Amino acid sequence: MTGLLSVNALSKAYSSSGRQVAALDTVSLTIAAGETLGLVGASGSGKSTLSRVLLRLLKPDSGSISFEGQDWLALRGAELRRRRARMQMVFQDPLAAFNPLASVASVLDDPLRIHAIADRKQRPADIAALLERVGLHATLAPRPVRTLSGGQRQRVAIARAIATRPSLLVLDEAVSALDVTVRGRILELLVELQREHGLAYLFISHDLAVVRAISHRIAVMDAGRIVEEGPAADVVNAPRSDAARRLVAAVPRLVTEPV
Ligand SMILES: Nc1ncnc2c1ncn2[C@@H]1O[C@H](COP(=O)(O)OP(=O)(O)OP(=O)(O)O)[C@@H](O)[C@H]1O
Repeated sequence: MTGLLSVNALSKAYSSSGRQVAALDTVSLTIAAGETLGLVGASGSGKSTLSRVLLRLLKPDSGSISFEGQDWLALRGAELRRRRARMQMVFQDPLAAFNPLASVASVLDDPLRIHAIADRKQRPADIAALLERVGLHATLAPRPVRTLSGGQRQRVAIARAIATRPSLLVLDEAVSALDVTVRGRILELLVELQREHGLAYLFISHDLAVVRAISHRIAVMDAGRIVEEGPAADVVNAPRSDAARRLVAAVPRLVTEPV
């Protein structure tokens, strides 16, 4: 595995009613090609701020990001738009991320058109192939997104994210709103896509059990800092930081046996 993403000493403070909140405090991490880094932390620990900075939706106060060998924070204009195809995002609530009245086909058509992946004639076939790839029937294409189930919507969101042939997906609480069975199937789909396309994931969640199921390594965030990082099994079985111990304790199935 080679280095894909390298985040170095990223800091970001918000000022809120005259007070400074350090949402990110010298955060550093790396992700190799084809690897899943789980990022876990309690509410307010800074996970979403980190994902928004990575996606270039929010400017950090300091620090640097190297992605695919480029100074990611220095990219501007057309070059940034072009390179953005390679790092895509999947949010918790796909309805908030795209127009709920839009059809499945138009949600998938946008990235293919904007990033000039396929011409107008080719796009319906590409859309059908994307739907099939995420386990949805092509007959769903004309349906408004809001008429789909939560699991189907999240599959559409994943199809949209992979449409631009990215090397990294940032998944922010991407399965948190789904029931347990649907969640398991979406995790299986993500693992399959990773195997097939060598995708890397930054998998962000407050739920350590879910993160454990999919991650090669886990980083633990607390109050804007990465307080622990290591192979997934080590972080879950032998947590070293208070924050990781609290998260493990919140997952009784992982640490206790039935009596
Ligand atoms: N726009 C903002 N203005 C002021 N403070 C903010 C803003 N966004 C986030 N914060 C604060 O920054 C800190 C980190 O928030 P962030 O949303 O990144 O955490 P999180 O780990 O993603 O939490 P959650 O899991 O609840 O989404 C929190 O203290 C939060 O209150």
